[in-house]
Amino acid sequence: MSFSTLKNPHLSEMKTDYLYHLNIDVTDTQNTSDIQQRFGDIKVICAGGTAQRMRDLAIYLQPIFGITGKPVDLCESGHRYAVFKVGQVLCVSHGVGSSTFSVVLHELLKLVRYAKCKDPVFVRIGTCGGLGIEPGTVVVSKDAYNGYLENVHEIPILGKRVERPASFPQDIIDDILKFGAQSNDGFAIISANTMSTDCFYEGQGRTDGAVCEYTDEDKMNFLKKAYGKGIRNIEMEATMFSSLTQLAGVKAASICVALINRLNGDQVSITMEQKKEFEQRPFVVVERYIKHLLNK
Ligand SMILES: O=P(O)(O)O[C@H]1O[C@H](CO)[C@@H](O)[C@H]1O
Ligand SMILES: O=c1cc[nH]c(=O)[nH]1
Repeated sequence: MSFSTLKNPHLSEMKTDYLYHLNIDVTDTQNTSDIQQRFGDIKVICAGGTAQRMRDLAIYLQPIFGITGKPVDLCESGHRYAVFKVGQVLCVSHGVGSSTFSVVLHELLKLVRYAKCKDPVFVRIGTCGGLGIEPGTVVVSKDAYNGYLENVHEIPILGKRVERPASFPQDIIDDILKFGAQSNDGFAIISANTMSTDCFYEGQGRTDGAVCEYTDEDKMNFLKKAYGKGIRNIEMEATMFSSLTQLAGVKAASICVALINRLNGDQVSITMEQKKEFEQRPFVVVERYIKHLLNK
């Protein structure tokens, strides 16, 4: 695969490239054999908010590859994101929101190109607020809506508002539901639209932030409008994630577990044990999906 697939003509003119936030130096963009050796076998890149969750996921996936031991953070020296390689899977933390995720996503997209990975799939493994669904439900995102309830990713570029399509490929959604879910899992898994916001509080219509200038009624009207657009979960990355991966020509999916039902309240008040159990649910789904990909 060449860099032309990345839709950035400037890259082919760069002799070296420093993936700053990962602290990975590409010393010769024409000869990336060292990067290929380290990362060329990667088939799936899992990304999620916290380093701890991504470490737990790496440990959870180890048996697929017959690996044991403590996962090593390959990018610890970058002091930003945690990156664990387990067999053909990379587990990467991305922080809270599209701005932190987009930084590491740009660098990961370049990394898989330099490494000449074959058809890598990017999967976000996250948490979310649910909309009219039971807490603990796992949502595989379809169309991603921004905080204006528009099915686009809006981003200022060179002083202009740029809008990009924000949907996840249906074939990957179908495969995740077909191979990742089992009827005896003890939790529901659905495919639905997702709203992504840049703010956890006002952006998601909460009334429990430090500032709030609307009424409970305004909030409920907004949430119901979102529900009417087929939105069943709210998080903070899906619009950016779906649009950037689509533009970069790679397949992607978002699998998130709902921590609360936002039609019933704003505070995430589940216990840490419950949260840990919920966070494992997307692990169960993605592990089976990864096995399916590896057996293809
Ligand atoms: O659980 P993670 O992956 O961090 O994702 C969700 O949780 C964060 C907010 O608490 C946001 O990043 C949101 O998208
Ligand atoms: O309500 C929620 C819960 C988790 N993550 C979010 O972005 N919103």
